[in-house]
Amino acid sequence: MMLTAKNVSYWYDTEANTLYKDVNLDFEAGRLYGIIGSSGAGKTTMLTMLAGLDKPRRGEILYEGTSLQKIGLTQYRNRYVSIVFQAYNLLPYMSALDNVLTAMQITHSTQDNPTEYALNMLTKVGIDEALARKNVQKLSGGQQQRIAIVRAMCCSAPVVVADEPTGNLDETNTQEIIKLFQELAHDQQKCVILVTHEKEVAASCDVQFHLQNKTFEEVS
Ligand SMILES: Nc1ncnc2c1ncn2[C@@H]1O[C@H](COP(=O)(O)OP(=O)(O)OP(=O)(O)O)[C@@H](O)[C@H]1O
Repeated sequence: MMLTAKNVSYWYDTEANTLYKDVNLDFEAGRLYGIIGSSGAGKTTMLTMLAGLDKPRRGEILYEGTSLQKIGLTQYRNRYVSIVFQAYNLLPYMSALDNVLTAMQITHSTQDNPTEYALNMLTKVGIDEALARKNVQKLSGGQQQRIAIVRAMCCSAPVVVADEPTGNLDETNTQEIIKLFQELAHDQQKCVILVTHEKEVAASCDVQFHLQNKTFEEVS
């Protein structure tokens, strides 16, 4: 198993307000997972723990059988996980292209022609070369979101987590992004985990975990 939540419990302020208790979830490589459930249930919180940005109050997250605590959260984030979060986004003052190239460099991408590859991936999500060379702060929220997804895709990290990745997107771009996430999971054999409100996105995942009444249930 690539990623496992083992007996995970989490609360923010006091244990009396526990979001969930003793949660067990398994995530394999090569599959696309959707976490769904009502607003405030704790979906983003679970994703945060799977991304190594926070740790469970009780229990642990394991990457290929080793706890993230043992790997080191920073080490785990740098080596094994790509994060697409709205509040954890692009490097400002850089172009879209440089954002993608920097991520490829950091993760030791082995692409022969990184610029061509990055531009090609950006074009797939509607960011042409002229846009790709602009400072990202001059682009719209939806454009930035698509660039963040491409950046995660161009990295060599085996785990990709994304929080509401299609939140800012119109129908056409949503379809395109779903296709790219499916390619990432099925062709590149990554373990891709999304939190989504959108039924269409959830339905495109291989596995859906529904967070309801403080428990995660697999729906098929
Ligand atoms: N830093 C924090 N401190 C205290 N409480 C928090 C904090 N972050 C989130 N919460 C609370 O924890 C609960 C779960 O939040 P979380 O963001 O994980 O839910 P969610 O299911 O992702 O919701 P949404 O779909 O609305 O994004 C919410 O009630 C939220 O108000």
